[in-house]
Amino acid sequence: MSPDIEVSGLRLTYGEAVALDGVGFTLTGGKIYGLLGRNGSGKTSLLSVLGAFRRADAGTVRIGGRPVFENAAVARQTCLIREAGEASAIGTVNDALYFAEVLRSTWDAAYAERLLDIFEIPRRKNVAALSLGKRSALGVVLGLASRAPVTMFDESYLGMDAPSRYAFYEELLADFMARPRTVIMSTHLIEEVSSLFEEILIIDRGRLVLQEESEALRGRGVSVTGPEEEVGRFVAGLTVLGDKRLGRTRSAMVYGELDAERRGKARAAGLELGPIALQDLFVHLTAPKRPDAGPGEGS
Ligand SMILES: Nc1ncnc2c1ncn2[C@@H]1O[C@H](COP(=O)(O)OP(=O)(O)OP(=O)(O)O)[C@@H](O)[C@H]1O
Repeated sequence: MSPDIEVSGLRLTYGEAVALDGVGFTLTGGKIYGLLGRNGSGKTSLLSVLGAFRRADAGTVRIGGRPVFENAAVARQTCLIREAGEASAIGTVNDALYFAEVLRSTWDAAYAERLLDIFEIPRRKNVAALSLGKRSALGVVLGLASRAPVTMFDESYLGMDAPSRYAFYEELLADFMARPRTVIMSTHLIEEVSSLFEEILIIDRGRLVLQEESEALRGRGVSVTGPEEEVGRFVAGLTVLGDKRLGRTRSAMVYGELDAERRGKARAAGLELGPIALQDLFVHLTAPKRPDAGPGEGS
């Protein structure tokens, strides 16, 4: 059973800088969550508090109903893999695996070995001497093989090439299906991983602006494709996030759901409706607010 995570009123500051400002949410155990936010929005800060690496100035984090901070039994249920390089003081790759095994009752040594082969990580090499991509891949190995009930990856793919990243996503999904647990992954590579996420959280300037199932979030936007003039007429008055044009064909990305009547009108006008990229919605939901910005964003 994966424990639920309950977060309430989290506030974290670094001197004058407010990294988290009243963040609260509940995560049901046993899902893969995507944590999205622009640079400096507070993702690392949030994961650090969830993983008991940092104490918040205010608020609570409960995992399985128990506070996470200074609670070794609860903290051991979590595994936070931070950006590459943090394991560099550990010694060799074999040493890193040894410490992980000592620390975690859920550690799966055979799986770790298999993952080392997949990512072609040399076992005897010093972690500090690994390339950035290999250090990240080692982080991925440590996170996956931890089999921790709450496993968190904080942009753990830094420097990993595309084949390695896709191997990571594939392994994560396969292992998650076999052994469901709670996974939280922060990322900027939204389109690459979005199909993994069952639910998405977006934070912006230290505040949670959205928590929604991926499918529902995708439903918040629609692409409208067809002859330029028809599309122009159809989207007049709607919030258009972006456009693509090929010759006289235009594809406009519209924010907001279209009701049955509008959908009917689109079909009657020979327009094609389709999904829009999560990345575009994300950019829209976290864009710096302009004085003339449209209504209804971010909640
Ligand atoms: N050690 C620190 N000292 C001072 N300010 C910090 C420190 N760590 C983070 N901050 C500030 O806290 C805010 C949140 O930073 P955080 O690293 O959590 O964001 P992030 O979403 O993980 O960013 P990124 O995507 O760039 O990694 C930022 O304004 C950042 O400048």
